[in-house]
Amino acid sequence: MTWAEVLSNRHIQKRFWKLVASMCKGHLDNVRPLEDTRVVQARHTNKLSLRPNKFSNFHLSSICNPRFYNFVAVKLTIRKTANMREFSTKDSFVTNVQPQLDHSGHKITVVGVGAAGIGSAFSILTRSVSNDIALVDSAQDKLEGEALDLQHGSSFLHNARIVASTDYAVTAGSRICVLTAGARLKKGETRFDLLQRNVEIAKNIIPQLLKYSPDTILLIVSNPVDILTHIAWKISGLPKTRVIGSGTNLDSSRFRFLISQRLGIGLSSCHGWIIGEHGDSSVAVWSSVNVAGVRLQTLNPSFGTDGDDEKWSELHQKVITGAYEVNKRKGNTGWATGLNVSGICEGILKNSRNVYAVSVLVQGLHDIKEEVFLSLPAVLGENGVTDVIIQPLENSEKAKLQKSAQVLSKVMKSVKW
Ligand SMILES: NC(=O)C1=CN([C@@H]2O[C@H](COP(=O)(O)OP(=O)(O)OC[C@H]3O[C@@H](n4cnc5c(N)ncnc54)[C@H](O)[C@@H]3O)[C@@H](O)[C@H]2O)C=CC1
Ligand SMILES: CC(=O)C(=O)O
Repeated sequence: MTWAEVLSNRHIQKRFWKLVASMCKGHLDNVRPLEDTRVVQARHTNKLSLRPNKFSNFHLSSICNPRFYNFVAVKLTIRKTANMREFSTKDSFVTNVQPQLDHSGHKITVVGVGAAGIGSAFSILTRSVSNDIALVDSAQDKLEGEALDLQHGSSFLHNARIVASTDYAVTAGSRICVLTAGARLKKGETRFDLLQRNVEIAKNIIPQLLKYSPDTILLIVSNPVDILTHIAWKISGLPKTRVIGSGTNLDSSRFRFLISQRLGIGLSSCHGWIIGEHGDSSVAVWSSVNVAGVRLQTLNPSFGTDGDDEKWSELHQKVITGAYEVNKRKGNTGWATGLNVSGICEGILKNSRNVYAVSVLVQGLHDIKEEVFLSLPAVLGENGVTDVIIQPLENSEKAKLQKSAQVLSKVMKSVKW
């Protein structure tokens, strides 16, 4: 078929120029066939492609597939105009039909790519909590290394989008911002020893996060987590329901693990809660420890007390020292922390309304008078904390919880912020 025959056929003409016009829209002011246009190829496709030629003009190859004719390919030259962008391989097969959105709607920022932060990012990605992650750290090389390492593995994930920068602009549009930046526990230190250093860091980071994600939910992990959550709430001006500390959710996991080990029953069937401070004054709610609704305390009235021959109370002691023991051996608790963070994020992003032991403002609950953040079981949804569960605590448990609140209130009063 000659070029003249091709162009004289109205069916082909209509289809061809429609394709040319849609492809060249906004880029070309003149599209015309050259005299020497000829059949170049026959393929089973009707895709259009633009390719630069050596004369910096652009050749348009089109394969028309009219119903009543053989496959015909034509080639023509298009004059380049001033506003024409450079054509790339991408342009030869991708046709943009509207601007892309930058935000996925489930973006999570993790600030701090130390053990806790990168453990969180890894867990969020591998558990498919979100595939849209922004990482920030002040240590540029470490940040770039961690980001590249994750990006290189992302073909094993589900279309992960991992961005990283020391510039907080990269965090824009985050549904959740996780704060794990700061000093970590060294041998012999308690979480309170990190206080003033981490307060300074949080003061610097939180306004930058809010600048780019004003409606975000802040999930504080850096220690001492209850105090930093309180400070984050004050600095951010966010509603109390949108500032959450990871709290004793990890302690509760440690507790359940230990109960499960001791009973030889699967962890997800062993229920137990640690509430109060994420630290030395935490409270084990022995009265509600149960398996299949069987409260262990009804079988052993001294369960969890100092007078218990079976010494179940040692489990709580192991929870308190758990982080110190792991830190002593490997310097961080990154995996457990990461799994904990991803679980909490999942509850929020998926609007699960599951219950987590997280640090929330508890003034007025369980007769706590002080304005403090500490952990109670709380229902999480996509707008943050929706409900707090008031467990029917025994008097001794309630007294310990109130003591924990006093400890935190005293520390809070000592903070310079
Ligand atoms: N609440 C919890 O359950 C847990 C809390 N943590 C706490 O999380 C924090 C981090 O712990 P790790 O990751 O083990 O420590 P790490 O030392 O491995 O990482 C800390 C990261 O923060 C970065 N950083 C420091 N200042 C920064 C700033 N101004 N801006 C941005 N990035 C900054 C550092 O460059 C480093 O990459 C500690 O405070 C630790 O105690 C850790 C595990 C569990
Ligand atoms: C470090 C810390 O707070 C934890 O692993 O519990």
